[in-house]
Amino acid sequence: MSQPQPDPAKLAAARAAVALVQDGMKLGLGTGSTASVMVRELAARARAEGLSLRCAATSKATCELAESLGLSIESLDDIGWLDMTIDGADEVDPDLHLVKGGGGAHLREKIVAAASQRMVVIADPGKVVEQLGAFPLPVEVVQFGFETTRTLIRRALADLALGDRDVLHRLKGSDPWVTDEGNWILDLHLGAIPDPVALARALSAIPGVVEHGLFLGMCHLAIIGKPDGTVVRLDRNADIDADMLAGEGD
Ligand SMILES: O=C[C@H](O)[C@H](O)[C@H](O)COP(=O)(O)O
Repeated sequence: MSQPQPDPAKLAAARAAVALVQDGMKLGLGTGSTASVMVRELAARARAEGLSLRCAATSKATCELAESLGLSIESLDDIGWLDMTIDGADEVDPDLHLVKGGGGAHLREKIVAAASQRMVVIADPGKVVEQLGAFPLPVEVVQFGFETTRTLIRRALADLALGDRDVLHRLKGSDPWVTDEGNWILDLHLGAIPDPVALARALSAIPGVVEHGLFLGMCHLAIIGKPDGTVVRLDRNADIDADMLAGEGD
């Protein structure tokens, strides 16, 4: 069955990232709609050029897609240190801090990114923000003591003057949404995250929290695809063009 045409902005970003791949590389493959476009581009290039690649996937979905396209997926531990991970994001700020996990894959994504020499993020202009937090922050939590963990998260938010925000249990239909690691997700509707470092520290200190979707200091390069097929490369602390900001560049 033929695939629908990918979004041109996502395709442009994906192609620019895949152009960074060299024969023999060990790669981390991200998750989500943008990462899926990248996996298709990568598979096509690997096939056309006979590239020898070793890949680790950040989700079962990415693993299945990559294998269906002929890419060979190995466990992260079998490959070891990766040269580069290419992944999407839900938000990218001027420091290249990220919110990730809209698809619930941020735990494996963070482990894979941490095992990579470089993390390259690919996104469309709608993901570029001045301040993180408009996108609900995903927090993966263990099922045991779920309500206790939610209460502790609410207390931590109140301590950071982020009280009275919705902390919603992510559902699939009427059932809890279950991650690849068998955990549940809380989505924190914060509106704005004035101090991502303080929030990350507070969330990580809560016992039932497995991992939150703040990726701080992990992304080395963001490639923002534009609808006209061009890309903008953002390094840390680069001035972000006003047109790039969420809602204005779509
Ligand atoms: O859990 C999902 C991942 O963090 C995705 O990379 C992120 O949600 C962006 O996904 P998309 O490219 O579909 O917007």
